[in-house]
Amino acid sequence: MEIRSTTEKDLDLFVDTVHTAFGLVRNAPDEDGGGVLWAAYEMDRGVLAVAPDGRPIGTAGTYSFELTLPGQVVVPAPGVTAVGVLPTHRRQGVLTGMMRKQLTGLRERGEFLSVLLASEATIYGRFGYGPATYTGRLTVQRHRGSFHTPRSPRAAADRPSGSVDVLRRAECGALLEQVYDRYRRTQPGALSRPTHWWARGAGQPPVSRAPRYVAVHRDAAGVPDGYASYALADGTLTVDEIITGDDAVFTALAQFALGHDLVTQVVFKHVPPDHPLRWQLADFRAGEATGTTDWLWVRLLDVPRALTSRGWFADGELVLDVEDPFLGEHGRYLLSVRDGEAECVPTDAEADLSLDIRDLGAVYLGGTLPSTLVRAGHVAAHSPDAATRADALFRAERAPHCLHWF
Ligand SMILES: CC(=O)SCCNC(=O)CCNC(=O)[C@H](O)C(C)(C)COP(=O)(O)OP(=O)(O)OC[C@H]1O[C@@H](n2cnc3c(N)ncnc32)[C@H](O)[C@@H]1OP(=O)(O)O
Repeated sequence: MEIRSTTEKDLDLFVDTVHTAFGLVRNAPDEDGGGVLWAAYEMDRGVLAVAPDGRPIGTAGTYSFELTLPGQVVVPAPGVTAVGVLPTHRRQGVLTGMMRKQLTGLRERGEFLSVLLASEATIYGRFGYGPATYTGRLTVQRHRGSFHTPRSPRAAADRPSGSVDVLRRAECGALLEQVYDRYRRTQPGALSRPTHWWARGAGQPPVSRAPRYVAVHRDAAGVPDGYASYALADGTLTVDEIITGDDAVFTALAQFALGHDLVTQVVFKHVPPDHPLRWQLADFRAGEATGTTDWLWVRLLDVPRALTSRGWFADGELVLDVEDPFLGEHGRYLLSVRDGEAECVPTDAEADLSLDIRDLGAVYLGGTLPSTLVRAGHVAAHSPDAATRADALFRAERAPHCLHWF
């Protein structure tokens, strides 16, 4: 088997192989909607596995995204996608070979992390990825969905004095992209959505051109500062996403969704598990959280660079002993944080925590507590307070969340 990089010339072969691996029938490029997603593939960043007889048997791609780290630090983040091996060639190490080629290639390009969405949670841990953001569905019974008056006078005063307009998805032009771009720079765990994705409609609503209504929130000066994309069918109003960096604007858009007549329930498809919305309802049980699941997985490729790149919210020191079995590496690092900035240097000092690179990926964005992984038996804490100190150190300004689908 040969594993090689792809070029533009491989697009057809690559797309055919991905479709066969996923058991999908490929749309013709000129069919309505067909070809939109694969037109966004970056063929200079793909990997193709080829059998000795010359037939392609496996694929893996990479998009060029940006990821927002804790502290609103925006960094390049290769987004791994289109991973597939033909059903006839599985469990023979094809994916393992492609992952090795891809991860070493990313390192050579100077990347210090990569991200993906996993089709199955059992696949990527062995390659050093850990689940770093979580998402879930919140279903609110509309007739029980009234909001409590905020008990904090400050929150009451912060209520936005803006307005909501309803547009059709097709009328939104660049508005959604602009609002999304402002939001994702403030939200740890968020990914960029490249302009050509919006232009092509590559992705899930509202990036796609699927018919949708969009409630656009504007501030008192008329500047759009949030939107909710939604569809209504059979008495259920389904909100694809609410995008805003402002909690009060989120509340206004959620209230707008819950204010619809002829609707029995509102499904918020994609909210972080700790979202305040449930706490805002007068009846906590009017909202039912279901489908909580991992979303963005993170793989660190350069531990010191990764740790010194993110923002930090507590001072402290930790010695981390990190095993990377897939790349056959081991390092022990002293992480010292002062005033939001970290230093991370090799050390021989005794470790506070011993952990696998996948577990460091899981805690990196602040969405998984180190102590959870200690209690799960995956991370070893070598002193009584090591896990508590690690929890305090790795915390982000808010739970990381990623809404992008790729
Ligand atoms: C980011 C994305 O694109 S996610 C999409 C992933 N793709 C899919 O789900 C499409 C359908 N599935 C496939 O194409 C293939 O089954 C793949 C890509 C998941 C795995 O490819 P393979 O070539 O079979 O993997 P490979 O042989 O290298 O397996 C390596 C190890 O992972 C294990 N493994 C591979 N896939 C799975 C799985 N789905 N569930 C559990 N374990 C798995 C293997 O058992 C093997 O374990 P071992 O080292 O202990 O023997």
